[in-house]
Amino acid sequence: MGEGRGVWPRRDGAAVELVGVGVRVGGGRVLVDEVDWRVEFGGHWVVLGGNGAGKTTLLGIAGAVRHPSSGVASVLGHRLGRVDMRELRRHIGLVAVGRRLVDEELMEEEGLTAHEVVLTGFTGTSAPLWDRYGGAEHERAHALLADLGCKDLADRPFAVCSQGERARVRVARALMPDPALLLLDEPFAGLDLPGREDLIAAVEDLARAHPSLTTILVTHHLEEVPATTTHALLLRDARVLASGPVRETLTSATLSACFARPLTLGHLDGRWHVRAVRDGGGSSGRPGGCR
Ligand SMILES: Nc1ncnc2c1ncn2[C@@H]1O[C@H](COP(=O)(O)OP(=O)(O)OP(=O)(O)O)[C@@H](O)[C@H]1O
Repeated sequence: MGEGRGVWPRRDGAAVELVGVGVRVGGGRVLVDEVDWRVEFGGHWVVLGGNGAGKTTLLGIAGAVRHPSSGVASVLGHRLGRVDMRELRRHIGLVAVGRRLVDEELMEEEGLTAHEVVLTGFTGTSAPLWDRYGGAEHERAHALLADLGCKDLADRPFAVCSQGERARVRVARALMPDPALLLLDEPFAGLDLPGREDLIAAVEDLARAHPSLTTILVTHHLEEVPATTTHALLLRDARVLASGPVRETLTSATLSACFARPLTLGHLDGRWHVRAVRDGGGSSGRPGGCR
């Protein structure tokens, strides 16, 4: 896919490589600053940080949705600014809640069905480009909905789907272009407990079934970090606070610094949990080993 267009994943480099990347907007406001980050192909990253730390902005660069204001950003081996971003995005799957990176409001206004929303993943657009979808794409969209356990939603307007249904449709949409890079921006938001656990299991299955797939997950909740996660990046005030292999990077100390309060982190059966340290130094309920 894509070779004929001259833009395809170049696996001799990194999936994402940022060197001294900054993003500034009007009034000199800094959204991310001096970010160095290398995501190898096949890595599974979680990006953590408080509200406004710059997580979505960073994902926008990794997703070839926005350019940095300074520094050098390469995605799938192609330097942003020297590549057709739309073609690059054909190899990137994006799950984004709300319309900051994908315009779901437009999809709802246009009355798209769940199947049609999944189809738009093939073109990386918020509106369907009908002449680009053949029989194979229509079939693939149905198959992905079935893989995500929601084939019955195909003809249902996306606008009336529940939060849990939408979350599944979003992941199916992101998988539509058979991406080399999958970006998940708070994919579990609004899900009930079974819905969250099922989707986490689906993400873990995906990582195991596709060893070359690279994933980057943004979440607010440590409990949502899949067991297949290999690396973590912690952001605070637009800068990288810590970055590296997940078991070394995610610690009580780094998380406490990241969220500016004393936290105790635990790890059990590959999954994480965190508690605020109460007055007196203790933390409630520590079923697993704490770090
Ligand atoms: N176009 C813009 N103009 C001005 N400020 C912006 C713009 N876009 C984002 N911001 C601000 O930049 C900061 C970083 O935004 P970003 O969405 O990357 O944070 P985040 O870490 O994803 O936050 P959250 O966890 O709340 O979603 C926020 O304070 C946001 O208000």
